[in-house]
This record gives sequence, structure tokens and C-alpha cells, in this order.
Amino acid sequence: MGGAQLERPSGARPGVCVRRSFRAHAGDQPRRPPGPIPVPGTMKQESAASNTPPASQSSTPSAQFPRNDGDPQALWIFGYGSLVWRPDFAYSDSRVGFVRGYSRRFWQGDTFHRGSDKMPGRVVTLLEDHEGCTWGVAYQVQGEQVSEALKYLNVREAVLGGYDTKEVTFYPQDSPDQPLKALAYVATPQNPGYLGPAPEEAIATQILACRGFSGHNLEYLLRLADFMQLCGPQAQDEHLAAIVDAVGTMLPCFCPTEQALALV
Ligand SMILES: N[C@@H](CCC(=O)N[C@@H](CS)C(=O)NCC(=O)O)C(=O)O
Repeated sequence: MGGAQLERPSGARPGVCVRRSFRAHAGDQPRRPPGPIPVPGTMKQESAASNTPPASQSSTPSAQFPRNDGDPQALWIFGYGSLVWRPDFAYSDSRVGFVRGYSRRFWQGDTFHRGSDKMPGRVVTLLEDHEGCTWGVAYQVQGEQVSEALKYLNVREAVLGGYDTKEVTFYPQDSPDQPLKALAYVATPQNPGYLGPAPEEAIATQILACRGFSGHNLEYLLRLADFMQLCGPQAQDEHLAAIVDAVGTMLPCFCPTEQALALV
């Protein structure tokens, strides 16, 4: 069970958010999604246990969770960061698509998955933006999958990551005229890990320098860029593209040259 299987879209579709074309970059083959993230057994989990997530983070589904017509127990969960390539919960269906009115930003600090207390990494959140459009994957959970997914995401996203839940309207790439209500995990400026805006070059430097329990922060960036590449030219994310470009410019400085290696 990995992220959604992505089909290459055939060109732009009516009603799809379209801005500047997304810069192509090397390596557009999706990599095999990594294995599941082990349940964190570190000090963080103890502090996690002591945290009392806000009511909206309760892992038991309630009327407050977005429902669509059809199965009253079904719930769609929208992923736009690591959930795109590693949902790590059981789901019945998945769709590639987008939400309007939000822009994705690497403005959330992460001291567990992609960083540490001393060197927090940067992961994404959604910024309310009337002109914004964010591409991702929506996963449908049904029956027992609902409480299992919410219980898991409550730890991964809310308690360990500082995210809160928000209802969004998701437009499937293949049927943007049949939008779905979905649950998204959004890190707001009120959460203690929030880092907020910074120049893309500074964000790139931080990403190049950080790693955490789930791996290097650069992997996080490039997996998201891979996903956007597969969504096709109608899917753009200028903020993500600028950070990928900045990383590409800086990477040679982080990689020893042959001469430097010869000196080792
Ligand atoms: N809520 C966003 C972002 C989620 C996200 O990236 N959370 C991080 C930090 S809490 C995470 O789970 N990382 C796991 C990983 O980096 O593999 C999404 O829907 O994908």
C-alpha cells in the first residue's frame, strides 16, 4: 500500500487550476514508496502521550468530519506533503487532484520526521490564498479504516507534527466537476513548530542540512517534486519549484569535488 497510482494526465482540463508551467527536472519516474514509518518509540512519543490533542484531533470519527453522499461512514483524506507518497494507512480508493484557495508552503518546522530539536527540518502546510491551488492525493477510507486512519494520523500529523484538521473541497483531476469534501491536516501559525515564511534559498539551505527519523529533508522535497512532475503541466507549484531550483544551485557546494575527494 503505497501512495496513489498516478496516471499521466492528458493535458490541461477545464476548471483545472493553471498557472505557469512547472519546471521539468531530472528523474520523473516515481520511486518505490519507502516502507511504513515505524510507530515512533522515542521520547517524542512519551511527550506525545502527555499531549492532549484538541477535540478536533480526536481519532474517533464524528459528525464534524466531512461527509459526501453515499456511504455515511466513508471519509476522504487529502494529502499534499508526505501523505502523497506515504499515506501508511489502509484506504479503499485514491484520486489525484487539487484544492482551490490554498497554496502549499514549506513553512512548518519538523523536529521528528525530517529534522531534530537542534536542526528542525521544513515540511509543508497549506496557506489560505484566494488565488491558490494545491495538488495532492485524496484517499477514501471506509468502515473500520476510518478510525484506524484517524488514530494513526492523529499521532503522525497532530501530536508529532503540530497539524490541525480542516475541511477542504477536493477536485479530482479526472472529474473536477464532481468535487469531494475531504479532511486535510494543516499546520497553522499557532502551533509551536510553525516557522513561517523565509526566502526560498534559505529554506533550501535548511532542507539540505536536515534529516530526521523518517529520512533526509531533501528526500521529502524531491518526492514532492516528483509527484508534481507526474501530475503534468497543468499542475504547478512555484514555491516548490523555486526551492528545488535553489537546491540544484547549492548542491554542488555540498558535494565534494574529485579534487576534494583526492585530498581525503
Ligand atoms: N499534512 C500534510 C503534510 C504531512 C507531512 O508531511 N507531515 C510530516 C511531518 S509531521 C510527515 O508525516 N512526515 C513523514 C515523512 O516525512 O516521511 C500532508 O497532507 O501530506
